[in-house]
Amino acid sequence: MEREIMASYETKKNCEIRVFESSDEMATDLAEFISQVSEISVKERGYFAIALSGGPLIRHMRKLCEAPYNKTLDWSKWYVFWADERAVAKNHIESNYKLAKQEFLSKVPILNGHVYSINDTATVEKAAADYEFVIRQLVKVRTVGVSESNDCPKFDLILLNIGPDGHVASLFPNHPALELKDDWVTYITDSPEPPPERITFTLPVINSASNIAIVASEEDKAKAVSCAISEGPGATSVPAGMVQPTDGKLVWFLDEAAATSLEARNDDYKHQY
Ligand SMILES: O=C1O[C@H](COP(=O)(O)O)[C@@H](O)[C@H](O)[C@H]1O
Repeated sequence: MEREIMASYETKKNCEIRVFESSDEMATDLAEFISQVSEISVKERGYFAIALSGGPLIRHMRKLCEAPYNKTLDWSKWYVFWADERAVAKNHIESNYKLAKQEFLSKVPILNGHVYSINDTATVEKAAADYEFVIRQLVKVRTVGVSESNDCPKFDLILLNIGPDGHVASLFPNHPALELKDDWVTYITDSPEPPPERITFTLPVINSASNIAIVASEEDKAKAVSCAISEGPGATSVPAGMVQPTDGKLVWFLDEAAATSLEARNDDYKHQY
């Protein structure tokens, strides 16, 4: 598959940044990346455990629904999870599941029984606890891998967006959920973006993944991207900057607009948090 990466460089350990001239080229490379991780995981473990987010990410995954991937990927080995979900009904316009179902899951032959959506009928507290329980069972049978360093689940791939405020999944700047060390899945009731109630993977789970991709297009993400990638003190208050795989790889997929502030100093920006 031909790839048109404008620039690709490594910053922190195990972190690669790929910048593309357009979001279309970014989507092409993202599909190839996901396909490669899927093939390697199936070959090495027999399964591919992938966690999705909502937002623009699903649109950026669109090329997986096209040739050659729709025919060549071993979809029967895919196990799909969510890095975060909004506490709304599955048919609600704000549901991350609904978006993924409409734009991705309904277009590829992933088995219904391999799609682990978050309970939309329980309270957020119970839904988070139930989701963690389900993941614990799947870790026991190794459908989801396990991290050797901390016993966390080791997803083969976690796909994240970055919000304009630097949030990833439903981990928002300065929120106490960022501090959680022992929980795998937690809930919040005070999201700064609607809806207020959400369920989310915690940082230890995200950072234990074998592969993490953070995908961003458009200029409204540029400052958050720059802040998260910079190694300056500002990065510590940006949730996306706290995504640092313990024993895996992080790849940023950026279009040119989202990468515009990368070279700029971001000392001023950190004061916005
Ligand atoms: O609320 C959410 O939003 C983010 C994406 O933020 P956006 O500002 O790029 O729309 C998404 O990653 C997350 O899964 C979703 O719940």
